[in-house]
Amino acid sequence: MPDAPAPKPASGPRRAMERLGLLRPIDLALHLPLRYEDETRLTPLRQARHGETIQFEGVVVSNHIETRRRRQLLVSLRDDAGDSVQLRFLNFYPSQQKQMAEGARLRVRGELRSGLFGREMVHPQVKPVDADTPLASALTPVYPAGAGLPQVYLRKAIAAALPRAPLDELLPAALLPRTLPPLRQALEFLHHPAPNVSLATLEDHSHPAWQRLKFEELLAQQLSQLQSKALRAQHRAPVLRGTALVERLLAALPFELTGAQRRVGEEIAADLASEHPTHRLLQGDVGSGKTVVAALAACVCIDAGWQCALMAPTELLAEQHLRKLVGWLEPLGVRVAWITGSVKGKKREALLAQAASGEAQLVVGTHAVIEDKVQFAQLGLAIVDEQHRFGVAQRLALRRKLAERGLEPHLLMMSATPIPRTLAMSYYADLEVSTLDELPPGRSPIVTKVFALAKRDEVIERIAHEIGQGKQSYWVCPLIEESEESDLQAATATHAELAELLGDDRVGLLHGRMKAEEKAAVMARFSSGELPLLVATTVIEVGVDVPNASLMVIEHAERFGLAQLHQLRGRVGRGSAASVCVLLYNGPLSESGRERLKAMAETTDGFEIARRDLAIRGPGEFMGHRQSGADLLRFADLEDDAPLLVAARALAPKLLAQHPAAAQAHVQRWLGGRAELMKA
Ligand SMILES: Nc1ncnc2c1ncn2[C@@H]1O[C@H](COP(=O)(O)OP(=O)(O)OP(=O)(O)O)[C@@H](O)[C@H]1O
Repeated sequence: MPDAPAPKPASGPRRAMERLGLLRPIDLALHLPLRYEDETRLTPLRQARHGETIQFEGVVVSNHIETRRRRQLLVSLRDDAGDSVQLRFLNFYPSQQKQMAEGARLRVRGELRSGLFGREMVHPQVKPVDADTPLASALTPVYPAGAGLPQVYLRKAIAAALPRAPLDELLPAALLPRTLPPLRQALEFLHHPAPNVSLATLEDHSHPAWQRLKFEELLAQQLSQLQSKALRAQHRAPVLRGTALVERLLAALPFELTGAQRRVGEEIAADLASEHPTHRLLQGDVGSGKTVVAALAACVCIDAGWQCALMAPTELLAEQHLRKLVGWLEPLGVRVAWITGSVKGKKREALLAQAASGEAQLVVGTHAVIEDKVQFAQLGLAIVDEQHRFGVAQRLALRRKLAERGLEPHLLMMSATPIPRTLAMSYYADLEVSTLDELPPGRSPIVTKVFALAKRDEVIERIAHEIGQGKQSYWVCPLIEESEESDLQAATATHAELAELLGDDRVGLLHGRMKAEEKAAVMARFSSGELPLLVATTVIEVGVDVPNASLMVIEHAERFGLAQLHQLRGRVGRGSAASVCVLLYNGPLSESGRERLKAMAETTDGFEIARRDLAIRGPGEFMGHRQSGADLLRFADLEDDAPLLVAARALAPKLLAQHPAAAQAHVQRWLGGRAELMKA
């Protein structure tokens, strides 16, 4: 018997649909219109932009054939608001000219352009109307589609898929907010809206049908995070309790803790005493004193006889933590080990052995510390700075560290990018969140000034003056990945220029290409006050702490993101001296560039900065690296849909408790394979 013919590979529009991931009926059902074409919508001319295709109605005020350059019919039309446009026809029939006689009322559809003699439309569609001709009403969906996928084809495919898509109601109606329609009805409506619906509510996604869809998605996200938290509650962690070392550290510190530090310290101590692994996010503005809180947590863990690991995303940052922690903890007899990629050979082996035997009580390093090679005798607590870069894979690796003993370490993540409450609620439904909302006393606010690059020489004079007064300054040069080489040259050139002006031995240079020891040596000279000026690339972005530095210049500030500018600026204003941050920009500025610099000039509050950043960029981009949570949201917007998020957050635990099967089916339908990502 001949073989059955192989299925024909998809071609043409079907291929194009597959490329968009539109494979199953449910995929098509969830492929929603970008906008709708409204055959009935009339746009007053004064509201239309050039390049836009519009429909309007007007009365012919003149009509003549021009023959000077080429033969063409020119018809001038005025709309009801008194605005005019010229219609131009290069080929025309005499009957057309008659149809568009002076005084005739026409409905015209075409692209508005800016012509030689003002606004014009070339070869528009024209229909004569009586003032009372009813407009045919229908909203035609316009879908996102790539090349080779005609709208008509896609519309047909979606219409055919809708009845077959599994859209049965999974959620008990009694638990749903009453304003939301059933899911199937909502989707049918979004694909084929009733003609009398307000287009605005459809297009700004505030219509109840849209709300239902966003609610579904937010609920799935909440459920999945709660499930991962519940899973953690089934795991066991070492119970860490200890106060003696904490008390000794507090007695040795040169300052009193702030109220916020004390409160957060207690929250963390309560976590550590739990027999289940806790994941907590410690967020606090730049300079709010997170490191000492981390040190206190480490003390509890070490006092209880367990090891603690502290990890930072870069060596420079890890090194900064190390210096502080060694300064605080070694005098108390704590044994600290330093493990990074640049520690090699015999020394590295010795340190690895100390971690493996338990001799090292605190291990500080980059994220390399949780790589499989570093073994711990008994890791009780992992502290991770800048959690955005601590992804799912790392969390899983951490879990494996103690797996053979059936125990999982506690995890404390620190972030200097505080995020607004609504975002935190959604993003971190699986985490506990502590916030340091108080700065240590005695800080003077930072004054931020924005200048055009033309003022550069004046700024340099100002620096020379500050140096004369015994103050320290940073000069930050941008580093952009695509052209690292040339940016590096810029930093080196700026360094040479300033060194020549101010003295060779007074200006340091710090950039990413330097060896770790070289970087550490320059930092040490700057920290000790020996170097009054440090020219640096963004390697100093996070964690660098030199309280005596009181002036920062950021060159080409327009190239930086808002959160990054705030981080950089946070390197000054850490002592009691009044500090200044100068943002030098090279215009002309883009809209968002101007917004960013304005925000920096107007506020130093990290939460406000985060809010503005969100407004400028939107949450997807804002959260960047984390692979779960908001990145997975297709329909909902965490800021705009905060009320829905609150409702979803309230419903999720009820659903899990009362209807676990429905909850599971819901997560599966919405997240499918992606649910795994969120479990970590
Ligand atoms: N309660 C306090 N009183 C006075 N100074 C404090 C207090 N807590 C911390 N400091 C000091 O404030 C400075 C900033 O602290 P730390 O480096 O921990 O901030 P941070 O929150 O990690 O900031 P960043 O995220 O910007 O690095 C340090 O010099 C630290 O010693």
